[in-house]
Amino acid sequence: MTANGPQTVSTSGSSDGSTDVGMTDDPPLGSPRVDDPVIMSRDLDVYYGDDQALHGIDMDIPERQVTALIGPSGCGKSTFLRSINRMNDLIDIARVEGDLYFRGKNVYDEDVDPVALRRKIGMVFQTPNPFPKSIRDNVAYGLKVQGKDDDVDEQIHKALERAALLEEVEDQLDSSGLDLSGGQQQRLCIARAIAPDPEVILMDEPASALDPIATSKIEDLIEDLAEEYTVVIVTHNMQQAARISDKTAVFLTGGHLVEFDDTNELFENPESDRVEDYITGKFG
Ligand SMILES: Nc1ncnc2c1ncn2[C@@H]1O[C@H](COP(=O)(O)OP(=O)(O)OP(=O)(O)O)[C@@H](O)[C@H]1O
Repeated sequence: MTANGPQTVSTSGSSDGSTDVGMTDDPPLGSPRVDDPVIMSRDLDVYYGDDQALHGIDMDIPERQVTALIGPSGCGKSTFLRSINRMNDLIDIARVEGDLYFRGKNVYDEDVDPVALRRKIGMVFQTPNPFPKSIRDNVAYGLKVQGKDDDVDEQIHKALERAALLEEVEDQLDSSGLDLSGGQQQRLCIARAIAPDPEVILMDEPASALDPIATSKIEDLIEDLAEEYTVVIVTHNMQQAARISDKTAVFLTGGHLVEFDDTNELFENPESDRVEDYITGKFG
């Protein structure tokens, strides 16, 4: 695949701050054509020791849209999400085979620095996990790590505003992030993830620990963020996927991607009986 695959580009960006794009690959058979895939997986397998968690995943993830990954527990949604920014590298027994392209560069090539990759592809987790630091320092963290500490205050304000949190915390930037409500903490984590200006935000069930009102705020925020970023979200909540995503991927037990389509099409007219059974609640 690599020989005929997309052209090599730097994941840490070119000198003007942009990333070059060399996407020439065809979409997998049976998948809808995506005009601007920012992430493409091809025949991606993931193993934990001898156990195979994902089987031959082909997916084109479009730029500046929300792609939802749904499916029953243990079907590999989080594993796929983590393979996009190589978070699976942190699991000793995890092994990846196949290709995962970000803007045309295979992120598993030897010359890719996973830390640089994660600057471009940020992540928000299920349980809000602010650092035990001030709100200001939480958001500044990624900027400082990257040495982007010019106009830090301005960047902090921008990120908090972008995460729909600024109005609520403007007067308490030096208070601990841990003193915020769960929903606010999750928006703080989103502000922390977007402050270094990534291109893609991965979210692993970002609202599952939140009450309905906080969940609704996060959902609105995700839709807004997709105007600027590519968002990939794992959710157990099919209504949430239907509400906020443009594309939906359904994984089923055993780690197979069974269907990937425009969300409206997939929910209204699923191709496979198994997907129909899943989304109508017959199992899962
Ligand atoms: N760190 C790990 N070590 C060993 N096996 C793992 C690890 N993480 C996941 N697995 C296994 O890989 C498979 C897929 O798990 P994964 O967490 O990706 O599924 P999921 O669809 O996200 O599940 P859930 O919806 O319950 O979070 C499961 O069989 C799981 O037990």
